[in-house]
Amino acid sequence: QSGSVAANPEQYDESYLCPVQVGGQTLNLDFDTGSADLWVFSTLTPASESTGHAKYNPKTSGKAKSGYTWNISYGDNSGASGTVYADKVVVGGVTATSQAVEAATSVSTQFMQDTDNDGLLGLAFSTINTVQPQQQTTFFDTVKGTLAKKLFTVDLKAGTAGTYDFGYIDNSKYSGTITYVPVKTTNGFWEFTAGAATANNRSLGSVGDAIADTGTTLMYLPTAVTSAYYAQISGSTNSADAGGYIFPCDADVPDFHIAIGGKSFTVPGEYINFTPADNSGEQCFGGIQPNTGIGFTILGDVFLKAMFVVFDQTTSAPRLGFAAQ
Ligand SMILES: O=C(Nc1ccc(Cl)cn1)C(=O)N1CCCC1
Repeated sequence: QSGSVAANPEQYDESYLCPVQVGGQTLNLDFDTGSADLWVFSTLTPASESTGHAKYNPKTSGKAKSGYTWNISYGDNSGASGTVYADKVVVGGVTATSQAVEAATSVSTQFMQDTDNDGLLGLAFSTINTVQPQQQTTFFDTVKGTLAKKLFTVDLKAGTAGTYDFGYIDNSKYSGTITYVPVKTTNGFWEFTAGAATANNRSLGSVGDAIADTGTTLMYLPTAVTSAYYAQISGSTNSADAGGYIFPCDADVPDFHIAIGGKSFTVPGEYINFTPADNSGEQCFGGIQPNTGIGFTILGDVFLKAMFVVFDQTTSAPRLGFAAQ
């Protein structure tokens, strides 16, 4: 089988939500290549934490996995926890007849407040799934044996709907050729080595170990690369108050170029002029921030929305394919 689902941007492209049928109920989920749990708001989630969200009701067709629990936390210190059911999950026509559906019994305030978000669908490697006592597979791992090709592609866009495709590559969605790089799976991420970064034809240094993460909004780069980038924007400053680099919204924000697999890819400066940093709209928050405390580079949505990316498990050695949109 194969299929395609829309990825609808939230305000400021903060995250992208995709309609998914869970036990016959449609929920809008945040597809996240940086985690491996499929969890949903549910009838088990306290009403005080779930008003405004679509909820999964396991009563209709869910089979409880007795004694199974899950508990996840993300890089932004949001998180959720709960219990586990097996149920039918359909994404863009691709059907998992018995998928582990993690029903939330508790969610953090960030999830409580984003009423457009009804849960997450993890697309990292199942080795980092949090279900105990028995780890569960991601939707992709559950269905990959039934897909025409064991791969999915990500085509996020700035300010408009993109797509996640499963089982095939749509050659109309990218320009030029796809450059493939090997993936290191030991941390459970789609992890690879990126190369030189430049802006305004000046070297910013090497990016190095990086993950392709649709669940993270921004790009978190090595501190040396980040400071070299902002040195090119007059009036930029790393503001503890704002929580990162900000600059005048009318500044000239240079394009960011990154080498992957020996090819150069461009993130337009306008994607890096991310959001107003305050109510006056005078200062804007940067789409590139330092990866302090993370230990690797995260290439999140600001990067991905300039790219067409193939998450490929067609062979025993997973790989990532990158092309310009
Ligand atoms: O928080 C995340 N990433 C993240 C955020 C900040 C920093 Cl420094 C690093 N990573 C993330 O992937 N998610 C997924 C769903 C909700 C948030």
